[in-house]
Amino acid sequence: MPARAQRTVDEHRAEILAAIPAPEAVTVPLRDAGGYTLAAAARARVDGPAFDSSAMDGFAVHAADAALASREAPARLRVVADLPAGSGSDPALGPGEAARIMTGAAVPTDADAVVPLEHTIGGLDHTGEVEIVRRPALGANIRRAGEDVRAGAEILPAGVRLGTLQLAALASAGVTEVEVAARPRVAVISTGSELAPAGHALTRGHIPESNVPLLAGLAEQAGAIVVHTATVPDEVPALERALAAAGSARADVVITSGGVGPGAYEVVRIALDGPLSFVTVAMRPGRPQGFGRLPSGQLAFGLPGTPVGAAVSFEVFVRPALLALQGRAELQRPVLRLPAAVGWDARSGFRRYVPVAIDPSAAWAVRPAASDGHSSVVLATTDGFAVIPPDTVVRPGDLVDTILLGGLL
Ligand SMILES: Nc1nc2c(c(=O)[nH]1)N[C@H]1C(S)=C(S)[C@@H](COP(=O)(O)OP(=O)(O)OC[C@H]3O[C@@H](n4cnc5c(N)ncnc54)[C@H](O)[C@@H]3O)O[C@H]1N2
Ligand code: MOO
Repeated sequence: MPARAQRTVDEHRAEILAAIPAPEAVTVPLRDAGGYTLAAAARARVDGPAFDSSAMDGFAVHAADAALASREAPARLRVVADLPAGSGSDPALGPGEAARIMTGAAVPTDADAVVPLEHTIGGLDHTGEVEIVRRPALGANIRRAGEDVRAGAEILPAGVRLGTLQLAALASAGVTEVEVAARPRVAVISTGSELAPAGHALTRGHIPESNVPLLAGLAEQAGAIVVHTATVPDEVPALERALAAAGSARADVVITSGGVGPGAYEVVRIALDGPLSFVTVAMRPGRPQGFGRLPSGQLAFGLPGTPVGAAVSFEVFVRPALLALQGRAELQRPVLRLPAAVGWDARSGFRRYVPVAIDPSAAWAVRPAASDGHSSVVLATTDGFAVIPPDTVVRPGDLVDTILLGGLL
């Protein structure tokens, strides 16, 4: 077997990112835009507030009419209009006149202050009069048109993911549709003659398949649409049929798991050597990696089959690529320096990515999620991956770089 190229994590990721094409922009209604990444800056369509609006339930007045008002000597004003929120009317207010007004209603053009209910007596009944017991400052309790944001102002730059808070902010700025990057279409193919997909009986030599739900779910969390999944045995024709089906499903990206090791039945490496380069990355898990472009044009990742290795490989290589395909400004998750709750020996000659549980009630201390880092069930309690430099023994209390996964937040 030819010697394989050795490279660092950063070198491999840089090669992947260099192959990522510019995102394709599409326009979608704001109500459907959750999870998409903005392809262009989103700007306010309207002033916020759109009109001078009342910040209090109370009375819109001429401030001068109540300039001497006090509890001992209230100013007495005639209530000539009633302005619930949503009212379109703009009543004229002569000297000595006030309008009852609710929070969020447009302040009459003639008024220059709103007196809150707490500083008034009466006015809610039908006497037609209200007493002001504290003098309002000029402009009091009026939120001026455009005070928060002006029409045309940038609310969010290109490259930002639209979460719920961002969608609400855009809605409040009158935005009804946004230009976003198309979601990458992803196919996930797991390989291994030992794999029994959910619902299939387990016979000797077979194990439950878990990388399809793992990688498909992670791809969706990274903003992709999963258009095809398959589990195939270690046979080249079966893999080729699955790749053809991924092509028919118009996948942009194909992610395979397994079949990249040095063994005898390494179906992905056998079938795709050439279009993909198979390399060894100085990391554990996730050492063997395949990446390239299939003859049909799709970007393809050949990830190792061990479920923890597949999860780490996705995090380190595939997720940044999927985000780059969406033009995302930030391709990395937050890396926190967190204290180790326990010591552990991470010596291996490679950078280690250790699945860790994080304890938010103990200074966010990290501990390996399981004693055996390769068992897939460690993923059940994994909150992050500690990134441990080569040949490191971690002692209790040491600060370790930890990639924070989404689950705790
Ligand atoms: N002689 C050597 N053997 C191995 C080496 C090596 O350098 N020399 N490297 C090891 C490393 S590191 C890795 S990683 C694996 C890479 O192997 P593959 O990517 O070909 O993975 P498989 O052999 O197909 O599977 C490995 C392991 O994971 C289980 N698996 C695979 N796919 C799934 C799935 N979809 N769901 C659940 N579990 C899965 C599989 O049953 C194996 O136990 O090679 C090492 N060997
Ligand atoms: O690279 Mo393998 O994923 O170390 O276990």
